[in-house]
Amino acid sequence: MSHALKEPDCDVKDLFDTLWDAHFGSLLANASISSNDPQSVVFTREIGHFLRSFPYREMLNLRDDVKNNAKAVLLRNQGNRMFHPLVKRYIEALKYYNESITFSEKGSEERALAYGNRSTICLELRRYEDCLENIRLARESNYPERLAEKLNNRENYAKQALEKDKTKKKKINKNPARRTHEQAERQLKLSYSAHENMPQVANCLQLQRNEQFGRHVVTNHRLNVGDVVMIDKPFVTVLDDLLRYIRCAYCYHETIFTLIPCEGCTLAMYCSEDCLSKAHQQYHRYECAVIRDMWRICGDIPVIALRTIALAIDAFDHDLEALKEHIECLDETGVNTFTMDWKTATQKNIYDTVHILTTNQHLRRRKDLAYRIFLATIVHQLVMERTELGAICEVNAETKKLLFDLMLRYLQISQCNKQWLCFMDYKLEESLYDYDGYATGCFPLISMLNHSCASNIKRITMRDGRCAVVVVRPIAEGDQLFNNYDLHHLKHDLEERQTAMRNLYNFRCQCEACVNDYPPITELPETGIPTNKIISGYIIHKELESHDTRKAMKFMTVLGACLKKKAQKYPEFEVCHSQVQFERCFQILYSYTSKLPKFWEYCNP
Ligand SMILES: C[S@@+](CC[C@H](N)C(=O)[O-])C[C@H]1O[C@@H](n2cnc3c(N)ncnc32)[C@H](O)[C@@H]1O
Repeated sequence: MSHALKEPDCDVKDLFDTLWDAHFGSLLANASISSNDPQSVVFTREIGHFLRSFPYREMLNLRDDVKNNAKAVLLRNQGNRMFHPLVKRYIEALKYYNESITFSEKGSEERALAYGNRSTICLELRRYEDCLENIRLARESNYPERLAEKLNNRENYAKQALEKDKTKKKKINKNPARRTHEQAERQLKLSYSAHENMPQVANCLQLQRNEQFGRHVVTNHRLNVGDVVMIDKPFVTVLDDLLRYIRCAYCYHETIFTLIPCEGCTLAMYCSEDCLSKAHQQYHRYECAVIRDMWRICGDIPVIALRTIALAIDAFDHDLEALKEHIECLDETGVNTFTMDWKTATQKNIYDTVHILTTNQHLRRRKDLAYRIFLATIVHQLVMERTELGAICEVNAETKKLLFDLMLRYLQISQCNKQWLCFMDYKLEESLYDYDGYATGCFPLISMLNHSCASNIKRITMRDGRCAVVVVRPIAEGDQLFNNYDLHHLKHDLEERQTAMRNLYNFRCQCEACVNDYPPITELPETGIPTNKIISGYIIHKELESHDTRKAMKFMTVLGACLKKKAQKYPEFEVCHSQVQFERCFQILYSYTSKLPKFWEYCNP
């Protein structure tokens, strides 16, 4: 996404690396570590001490996020350029208008004009109800009297068009319930009976633990390609920053035409007052003043970490003392995601299952741990300075320490456990729909799955944001289910995968693809045997590009059968290729597909 006013890059990792070479490396090497003063405590003390007199705020360009009408005007003008009849890039224009709305002050003419311009685009794209909503918002924000006639004319036009539209729709759509019904039919369900205590997990799955894998999930009977064995709901998620002016920051619906802004920051937009108020109540009140800086300096990891803290505070009715007591008394070894009764679980119980996810702190190298502490110190300080948590902690040093400890812990948990939530987005460069992330987050149950570069399951994000675990390679009785941490041998080479697993997840990958050095898909030799006697894999690939759900349904069966029959031949080209297409069928059928490309009928992409 292009932004009119791009901010300078100021990466906290770059700053840390410079400081490590110049300062921390030798300082922390010489620091004395003891059983009373373990490494993390000593590093926290030394880094905290150093940062007290170091101008990191200036170096990272940290600053309050404030509304700015002048910037709102510049952004609106950028939108107008996209709206020009010779350009007609209306979706781009909408993004600029939305950004303009977030920067404008409440009740300002700048905001009213951006809403007014958004109503014009809605008219062009035949979104008459949205047009009227924008007109209402523009008036509510003191739309200037001198332009009122324009708005009135637009309103009359939209009302008449809406009436005509309704009559037309009544004639054409005799059975409006049919489409909704078809979609409802297309819901993923578990392929086996569920555990008594876990309605979202097939009862053949068990949680085990060993030296090599830590906690991991195995099956007590053979699983077939296409089986759905887990449907998990995330505890915490954050909207991808690139979609902040396209989707609601709370429910994530693609509501580009009618987003309304948070009045505290220039980043969060919502589809309704209801979502705005729920987000604010549950977590945004603790992140609003810092979220823009966090995204700028470090991406999603600190945002997920702070939101986890906020949701924990919310689970304890915003009583920090109660949260502190709970954590102090919590027997972490007693929390087991697989034995907990999910039917009666409260938010507090679910929070516990996230709190005990792996941090890998003991496996981190000195520099890595020092970096996490450096980041936690900066984010914690910002939260203390800018949010209501600062005032609470001022009178209670122990709560302040608790928040630092949680920040450090969740920064590490987010790193090792975060997963993408995905949708089908249209890629102009490739002229086809492809799977892309709209949010990241942590799942209590899916986090129990380990990685393989030749994984045997695929996570499919459902339209409601839950994730289904679908078997894509047969799994024998007693074998482990392996997820893929976005580094598959079909796309990434051995060196790249090994480095990423070591640096991001702190383990040496010894999966079959790494041990046997499986090649990427582009280098796999074709054997010439078609996936199916009648339809070759290549034709299926081409057909699925149409994104037609009926075709996806048909090919899913064909490909599933092929994958079952030829599993032993993995990683031959036909099998790998069929697996990719099989996964694509699920994505087409069960994940959300962006609605924005359908407007290209009226404008340029
Ligand atoms: C999402 S967690 C998976 C569950 C984890 N084993 C646990 O005990 O909580 C990710 C972490 O599990 C470990 N892990 C994942 N895949 C692994 C593998 N193939 N071999 C060894 N450890 C692995 C790494 O420590 C990684 O950071």
